[in-house]
Amino acid sequence: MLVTFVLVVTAIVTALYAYSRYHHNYWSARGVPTAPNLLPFLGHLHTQIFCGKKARWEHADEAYYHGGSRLCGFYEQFKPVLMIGDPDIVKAVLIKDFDHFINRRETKMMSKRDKIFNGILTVLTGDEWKGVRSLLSPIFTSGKMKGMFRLVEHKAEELNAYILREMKANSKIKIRKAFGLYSLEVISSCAFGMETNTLADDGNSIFNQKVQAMSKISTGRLLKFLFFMMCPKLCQALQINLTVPETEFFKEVVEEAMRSRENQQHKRGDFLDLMMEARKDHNNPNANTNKYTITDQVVVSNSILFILAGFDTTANTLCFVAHMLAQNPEEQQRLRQELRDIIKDHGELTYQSLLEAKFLDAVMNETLRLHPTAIFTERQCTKDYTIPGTNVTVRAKDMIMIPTWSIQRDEKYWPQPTKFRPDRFLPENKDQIRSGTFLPFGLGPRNCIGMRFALMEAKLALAKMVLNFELSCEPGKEEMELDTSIGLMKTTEDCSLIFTPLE
Ligand code: HEM
Repeated sequence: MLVTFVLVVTAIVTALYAYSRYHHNYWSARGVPTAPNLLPFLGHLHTQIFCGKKARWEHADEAYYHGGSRLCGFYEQFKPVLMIGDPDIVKAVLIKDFDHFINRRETKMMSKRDKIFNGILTVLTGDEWKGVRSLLSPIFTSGKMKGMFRLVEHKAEELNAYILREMKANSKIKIRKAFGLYSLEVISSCAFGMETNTLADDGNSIFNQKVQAMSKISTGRLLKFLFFMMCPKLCQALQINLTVPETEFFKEVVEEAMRSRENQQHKRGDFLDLMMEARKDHNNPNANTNKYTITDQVVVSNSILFILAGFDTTANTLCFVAHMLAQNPEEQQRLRQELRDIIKDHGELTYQSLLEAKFLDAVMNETLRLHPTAIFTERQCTKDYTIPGTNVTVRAKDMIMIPTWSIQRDEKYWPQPTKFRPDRFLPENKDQIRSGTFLPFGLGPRNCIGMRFALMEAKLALAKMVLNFELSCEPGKEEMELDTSIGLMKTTEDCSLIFTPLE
């Protein structure tokens, strides 16, 4: 009896192992090296989700160099994922042959509770994505950003006032908290038209609490997401949803704001106004050439998306840039001087002068090179595609992963890659940057739609801060500590800098 049992178990384990080996042969059969740390059944999921002692970007970096920084194969359980590190191939996938790679990972859910989640731009696919993106793009033009400049500037001034208040107790400021509150206040004002007073009430607003809860990646949510990645069909059959209860709160906020603005003459010029205007245009049959229209549902979904996509990313980028300047006092002084000169010439900071501040732009870019909050960019292949210059064909549904962090720190493209050297982004040096190697906002038609807004928001806060304070590191804490858990690249919660007011 026991012998039979052992034999049956052994046969089952052997068969399962052979099944796993067969599927994990996909890349080697195509001559592509397989990334290290492959596990039977799981593939490389553990290196992306439960990363252990190493950060996700360190696991990715290992694979990047393992593949000779060109191609390297991963498996999410049995799903093939191809890492592409070569800048020419990156450009082919993201720009030239975009029609093969229009989608990101499939995350559309079947549950009715995920209706809002399913309508956000990041999740949409194919023609529906194209239609909604083309409706939303005009909201982010340079002209529209200029219209929002004073709204954002006002919040940057409130950030300075917050820092001054905090300094009364301690000159050591917790920057993640400060920039998180700022970025939330900006996005709630610009997306929902809501004055949350988050900075004034030290983050106690209900709005802040709901956003924190909505963007928190708890173990429960992580497991749900993992389950979704491993068994999407089963999740759909079981109607498992990814929507968090806080979504309902934001839905009501947007719907209420829309109702109250319906007949208002005065316009704030924020995202909600702009989306409502676009909705009106698309209700006019004479103006409508796009078969996708901006419905109330699109407005609600994408207002919530702007919070999700724009809150942590901008706050984290501000933490990184403030830290870089605190570590590099000469660069900080150069930036201060450039800003003082602008104010001498123009009398104040304007949208145009902020755009033209070359060193400010270089400082932001160099920070985004060293610390891209999104360490990968992903695409899903929609029709079979042969990678240019190789015999490797990826099939429809295979995933492509572009290792932004590794490419932006590769010595081949960036001399002294770990050094903070803003000069490399000055106009006179820009032609030395190889195209396809700088991707903090992605690249091509599906890049970050909020890039202009994010840069305006971050540059304004930084400019006001550097004009008013000297930023320095706490002695012994010159190195920035990074949070290596799942999600975006960020500093640890208690990351602080010393602020000294300038005369
Ligand atoms: C420093 C701040 C930010 C960074 C570093 C950042 C980065 C990114 C990256 C890397 C992507 C993926 C691009 C790709 O796949 O090629 C993305 C997409 C996106 N971002 Fe941002 N982002 C930032 C701020 C914002 C803000 C403020 C908003 C909105 C107001 C926003 C809205 C979006 C949206 C909607 C997408 C999806 C675009 C689509 O699928 O068509 N982002 N972002």
